[in-house]
Amino acid sequence: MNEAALLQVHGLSVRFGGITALDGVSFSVARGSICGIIGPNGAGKTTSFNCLSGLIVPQEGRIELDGRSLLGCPPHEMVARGIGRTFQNVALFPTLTVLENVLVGSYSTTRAGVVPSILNLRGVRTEEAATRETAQALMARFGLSGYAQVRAAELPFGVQKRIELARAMATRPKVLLLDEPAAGLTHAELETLSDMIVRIRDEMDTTILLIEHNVPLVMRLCDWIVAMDFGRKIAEGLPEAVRRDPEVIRAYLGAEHAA
Ligand SMILES: Nc1ncnc2c1ncn2[C@@H]1O[C@H](COP(=O)(O)OP(=O)(O)OP(=O)(O)O)[C@@H](O)[C@H]1O
Repeated sequence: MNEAALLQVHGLSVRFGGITALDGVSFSVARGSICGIIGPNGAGKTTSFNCLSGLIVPQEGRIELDGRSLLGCPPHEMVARGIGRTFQNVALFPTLTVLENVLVGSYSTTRAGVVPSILNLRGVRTEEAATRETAQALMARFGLSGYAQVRAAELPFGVQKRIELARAMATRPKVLLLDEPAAGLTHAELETLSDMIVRIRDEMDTTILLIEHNVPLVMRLCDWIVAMDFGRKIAEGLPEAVRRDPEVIRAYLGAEHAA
């Protein structure tokens, strides 16, 4: 395994009955990088993310963060170990306010947790104040301060995506997994989101792994790209090299376009 990498996946295999969703997939994500996973529908991208966030336990393979095995950890333990995540279709608590949604992320890292904080028990109040301060700072960073008391469901999709980002960052991840961050966004929202992703990496000391169908965006944003098809890694490397890779061209455009 690669000693310089923050996150390492080795020989990951997942089968659903007769379907092989992942077939011995290995890749590394360098600390401080933005790494993209691309591939056609059904390539195994989401299944990889589900393994990395503890939603699926692979039948074979290893996952290591900072040299520690994460295999078999349930989702809350993955978060505690430093894996944050956003979802393809935005998974907020629709009836909670923006502040409350971000606080849910923060509580996952406090010693007291959500129930004692809600009950306002003695001894958790100092931690509670610090948690609220962090949530407010995150809302400011992601342009959400003006919406603090607005219910998440009432806000446009582009704003909801930013709330999800703020909530994921409230868990203080070492690695942030972004599942199709650009999906459903307008051109202007996309520009804002791209800037935010770069700033998360540069200013918040967080490594980013993203799945994205918007290939021009991936090429622009990522330092390293892993390309998948039919549950296998078909290429990895610098964006320019992956863009020109015959296997990648074949997977996206069909055999007649490959050199
Ligand atoms: N829970 C499941 N049960 C059965 N098959 C599944 C399950 N989850 C995924 N699959 C199958 O595993 C394969 C990989 O799916 P996956 O969702 O990981 O692909 P993907 O690259 O994320 O695709 P997309 O870009 O469409 O989201 C597909 O053939 C899919 O149908």
